[in-house]
Amino acid sequence: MHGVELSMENISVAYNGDITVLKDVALRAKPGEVTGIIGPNGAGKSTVLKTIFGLLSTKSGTISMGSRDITSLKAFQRALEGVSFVPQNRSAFAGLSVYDNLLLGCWPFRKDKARIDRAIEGIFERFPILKEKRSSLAGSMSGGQQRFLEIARALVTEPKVILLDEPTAMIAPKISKDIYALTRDLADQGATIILVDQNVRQCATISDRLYILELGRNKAEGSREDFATDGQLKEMVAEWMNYKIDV
Ligand SMILES: Nc1ncnc2c1ncn2[C@@H]1O[C@H](COP(=O)(O)OP(=O)(O)OP(=O)(O)O)[C@@H](O)[C@H]1O
Repeated sequence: MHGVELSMENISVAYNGDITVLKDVALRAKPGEVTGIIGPNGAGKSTVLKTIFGLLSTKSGTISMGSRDITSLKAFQRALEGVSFVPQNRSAFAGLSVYDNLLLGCWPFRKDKARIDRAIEGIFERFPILKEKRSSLAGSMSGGQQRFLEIARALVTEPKVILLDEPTAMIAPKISKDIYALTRDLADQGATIILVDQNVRQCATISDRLYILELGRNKAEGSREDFATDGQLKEMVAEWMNYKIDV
C-alpha cells in the first residue's frame, strides 16, 4: 500500500450553512502511521472525517493529499484519488451478498472488469472468512464479520488514506482486538490511517500521533511519546477520560 500525507489547514465547516462545528481545524496524517483523533462527544471528530471524504463542504481552509489540493473535489473523485471512509454506523447492505457488497465498493472503477476481479480476489486473500461467505447475505453474518466486510469494502479501491470512524463501537472485545491489529497492519504496510475512537486507551496505544479536539477546535496534538511524557498532555487526557497514557 502506498500512503500519501493528508493535511487539513484552517478548516471550518458549518451544518445547514450556519451552525459552525469545525473552526480552523488543522491536521496532518503521514503515510505508514495511524493518526488518532480523540475528544469528548460532539467535539467534531466524525465531522472531520466526513469533511476529508468530501461529504460536507468547507466554509474555509484547504485539504491536501501530498501537494495536491483536493478541497474542491467531490466524494467519488476523492475515492478515485485514494481516500476511503468507513463510517461509524453499520453500512453493509444486509440484503446483498458479501460479494455484491464488495462489488459496490468498486463503483468508482466500475467499467474496469479486470481491476474489479483483482481487487476482490485481493480482499478474499486477506479475509478468508469473506471468501467463504461470498454468497451469503451480509445481514446473516455476525456484527463483527459485517464490520470486517465494511472495512474490506473500503479497501477494494486500494486506498492511500483510510478514514475509520469508531470501528470497534458495539463490537465484542475479541473482535475489536482483531480490528485494531488490522488497522495497525494497514499502516505498517504504508497506508495513511486516520482513526476516530472513543476508546482512548486503544487509540493511544496504536496511534503514532494523536490529536485532541474540543468544541470543534484543535486542543492539543503530539506523538504517542509526547502524550506519555508531557505532564500537561497526560493530565489533559486523564482529566476527562480518567486514563493515563503509558508507552
Ligand atoms: N447533521 C447535522 N446537523 C447539525 N448538526 C450536526 C449534525 N451532525 C453533527 N452535528 C453537530 O456537530 C457537532 C459535532 O458532531 P460530531 O458527530 O462530528 O462529533 P463527534 O466528536 O464525532 O462526537 P461523537 O463522539 O458523539 O460522535 C455536534 O455538536 C453535533 O451535534
